[in-house]
Amino acid sequence: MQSQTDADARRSTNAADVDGKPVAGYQLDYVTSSKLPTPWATFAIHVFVDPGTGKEHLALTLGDVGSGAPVLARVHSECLTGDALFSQRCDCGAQLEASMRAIAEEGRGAILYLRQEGRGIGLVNKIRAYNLQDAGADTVEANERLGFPADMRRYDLCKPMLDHFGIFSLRLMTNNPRKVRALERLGLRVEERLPLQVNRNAHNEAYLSTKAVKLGHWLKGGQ
Ligand SMILES: Nc1nc2c(ncn2[C@@H]2O[C@H](COP(=O)(O)OP(=O)(O)OP(=O)(O)O)[C@@H](O)[C@H]2O)c(=O)[nH]1
Repeated sequence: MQSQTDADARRSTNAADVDGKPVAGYQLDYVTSSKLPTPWATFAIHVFVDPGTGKEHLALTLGDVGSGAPVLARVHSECLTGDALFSQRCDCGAQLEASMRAIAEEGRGAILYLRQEGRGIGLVNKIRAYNLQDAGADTVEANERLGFPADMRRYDLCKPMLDHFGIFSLRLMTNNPRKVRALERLGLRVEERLPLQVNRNAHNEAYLSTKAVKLGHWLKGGQ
């Protein structure tokens, strides 16, 4: 029997803007904000809810992000294992920390924390994918063996979040060309793309190489 997570993930394949094409009027409801002290700076944390799925998405901001000047920004997809549990299988936690540090140093910036765990397949399926990777599959093959595309994320939900803050121009910290294209298709200006290569290690070496070769990520020494 399929779990709820499988059903949700497959449903969102159909609805998903897989190539980052804007879907008119993606709606997210802004709910509330508070201070979020961190080791690097006291950010403001903001919560948005997708009325269609009930999913909560978060944003962190620092400084006056709505002033018009390009905003140092990170669009980060949820990775519970990397962001919260210190997993070395990926570079996610280190990227999140590096981007928070960079924004703190600059005194101004924004992080969109999108709840698209496992490149959109959800936590249960990501662990299933890890199980297949333990047995030799790469990160793309593992998704495909589970019946999912390599990457099911959508980025059109960034638009209502960025509109809320009055942000239309970004200096984006990413190695993912698809993310840059998706944001540009939404009418956002990516003034600069800043590489975010951190924490390459023995555990994530093969994963990062696969991202470079099969998913087209800009990663030095990626092959
Ligand atoms: N399915 C699957 N998802 C993974 C795996 N490793 C990490 N992830 C997920 O991949 C996503 C990574 O998100 P981002 O940090 O935005 O990464 P990205 O697309 O590599 O782009 P940049 O980090 O901006 O270069 C998160 O949703 C993680 O949960 C894996 O082996 N399989």
